[in-house]
Amino acid sequence: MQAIQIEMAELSEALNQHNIHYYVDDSPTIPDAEYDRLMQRLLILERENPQFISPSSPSQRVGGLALAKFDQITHLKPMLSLDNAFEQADFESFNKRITDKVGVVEYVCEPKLDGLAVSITYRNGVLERAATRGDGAVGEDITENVRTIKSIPLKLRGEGYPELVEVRGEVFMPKAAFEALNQRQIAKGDKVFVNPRNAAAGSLRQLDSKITASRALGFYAYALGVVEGEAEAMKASHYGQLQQLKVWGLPVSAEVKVCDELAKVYAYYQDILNRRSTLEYEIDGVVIKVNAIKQQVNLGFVAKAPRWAIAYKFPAQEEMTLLEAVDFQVGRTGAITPVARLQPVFVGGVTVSNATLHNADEIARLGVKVGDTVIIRRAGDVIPQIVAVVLEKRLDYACDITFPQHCPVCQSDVERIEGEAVARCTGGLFCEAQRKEAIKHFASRKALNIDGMGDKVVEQLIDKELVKSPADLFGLSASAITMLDRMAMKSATKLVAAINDAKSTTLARFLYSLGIREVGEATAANLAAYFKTLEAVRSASLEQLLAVDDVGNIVAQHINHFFAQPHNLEVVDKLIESGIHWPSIEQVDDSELSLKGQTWVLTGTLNVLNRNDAKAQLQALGAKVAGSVSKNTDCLVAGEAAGSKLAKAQELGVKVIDEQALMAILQS
Ligand SMILES: NC(=O)c1ccc[n+]([C@@H]2O[C@H](COP(=O)([O-])OP(=O)(O)OC[C@H]3O[C@@H](n4cnc5c(N)ncnc54)[C@H](O)[C@@H]3O)[C@@H](O)[C@H]2O)c1
Ligand SMILES: [Zn+2]
Repeated sequence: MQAIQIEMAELSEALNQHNIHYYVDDSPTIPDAEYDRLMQRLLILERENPQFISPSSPSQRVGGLALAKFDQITHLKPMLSLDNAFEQADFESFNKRITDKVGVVEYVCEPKLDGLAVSITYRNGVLERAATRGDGAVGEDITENVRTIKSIPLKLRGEGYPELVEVRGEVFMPKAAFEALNQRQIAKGDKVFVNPRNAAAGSLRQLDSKITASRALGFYAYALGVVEGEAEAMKASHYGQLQQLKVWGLPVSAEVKVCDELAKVYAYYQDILNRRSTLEYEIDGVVIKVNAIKQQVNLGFVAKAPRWAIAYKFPAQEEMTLLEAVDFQVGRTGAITPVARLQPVFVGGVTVSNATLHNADEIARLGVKVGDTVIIRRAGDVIPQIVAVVLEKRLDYACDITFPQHCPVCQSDVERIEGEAVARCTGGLFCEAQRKEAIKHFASRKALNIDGMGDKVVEQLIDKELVKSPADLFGLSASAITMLDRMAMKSATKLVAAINDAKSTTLARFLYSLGIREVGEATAANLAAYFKTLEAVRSASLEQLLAVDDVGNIVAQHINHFFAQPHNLEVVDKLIESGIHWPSIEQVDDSELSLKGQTWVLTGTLNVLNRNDAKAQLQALGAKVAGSVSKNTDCLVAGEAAGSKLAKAQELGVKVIDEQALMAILQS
């Protein structure tokens, strides 16, 4: 075999394989643009070497197959494919072939809906059966599924319909329904559809029509198959046929237009391309058809497509490219987002070289590795997405994507709390990426409430590098502040005064102002009431934090991680040094406490006080209350029926008092 012949055989083999993925499994593995390139290459080789064309070449046959799990339906008239035009020159040669053969023509332009073709047979006006295109001759019986599509009439409207009519059209999934379906699939942990076409095909080709019924599918009719007892008006033009279908109650796209000059065809193409992203459904081009049926008949067919129609495709919205690396970006609230660095690729009208991978869950869902070939989708203004990995192109050296342990901006620890998708930098007060948000929050009304320190001011202070952390606010001079827009000396002086005033606050506000994740006002107030001092909150263990009202496992971890970052603590220390203060929550002047430094133990039954109250009151006097007696115990309070602890105290010579003596001490 010659090299050319081998290449042709390989291309055919690959395309046939992709046809199975696409038409049979509803799960293509390469983007359409790549499929189209392979097909174009094969077509060129076949044109140059017609002697090698195989009858089983994918260029000669409609690409589907009727699956055996469905009953089969033989179309009364074959369902064909369409020839493609990718640029204006392709359309021009199509137009020339036509006018050379039949003279001047009028075209009908229609959106090329990106769904799948179905044929619906109405007998005496009643929906009898419906089929997929299959291999063009035989399709799959999907009658029950088609009946669930609300816009398809079960009975034709009006009168004068033929005894038998095959209506051809496209079943599609509107964009909004596609997004909603994928959200539901993610929530259920089910497979996500790559694009609305696959979702439509997967939803229609179901053995259980209840599943189809649950998927919002749409339908537009665009052609007729066999018609028995044809209405006279329908013989003349394609456009007339569509109008007739509309009269019978079938939905026909409102975008269908007759264009009697080439300029109008181009204008139509451009106009609908401009509006592509605002349409409710996905389209991948414009179908241009000769309007007069007589001319259509005259032109006839080639192997798998009519000569009188062409699909003038839009630029691809899906392309494939190489994922070269993954960087991690830190957002303004500390969320760490993996960003794919791509070999630049032209898709959806722009060159794309980055795409977000969202989070670790998304990476796991895609199963993507660095070095992989991936499919990028950019539809309309939506940010580019990686929708799939082209596994057949995976290289041996593709490697797993690992999340950093430390923030790439500030080196603080990265936390990922179980059950949360997002990983975060814990250096909230210090991290450069989080600076603006941290300071805005710090100065906000419910936090330190610095009058006049609005978002705009904070942004300028940071942009001009006058401030790097909340602590720097307290070192600002009025003259420095005059460097900001619209800040004269008078307002600058006022702002400095407001900053000074803010130093006098409450522990609750201060805790809230630190911007610890999920520590809102209420939680901050609970923390303050429980721990009473900043030191106690700072050094609280997870268990101690969990004892606070309203503090669950996740919040406790956020607090713990926050105070574990030396950088955060530095800022907190500086804030306190700068003079931030608050009234003590209980007047506890340590040095004057009568029991400071002593260790007490309680045992036996107390009659007046209960054990917890006694413990709390002893602690309020500075004592530590321990659970067992040792040589370090200063005093044992022995209530009624005291046992082993009393014996131990006596043995060690520890001082022992009764409840009455305790009361005397507490009340003194
Ligand atoms: N990614 C893959 O692996 C893969 C595999 C096979 C096919 N494909 C894609 O499918 C294309 C080939 O598919 P095809 O043979 O179904 O042809 P096609 O999609 O290029 O054109 C024919 C189809 O267009 C549809 N259509 C939409 N609006 C229409 C209208 N107004 N009038 C008439 N028809 C309309 C019909 O379903 C019809 O069957 C390829 O170009 C490729 O993009 C991709
Ligand atoms: Zn950081």
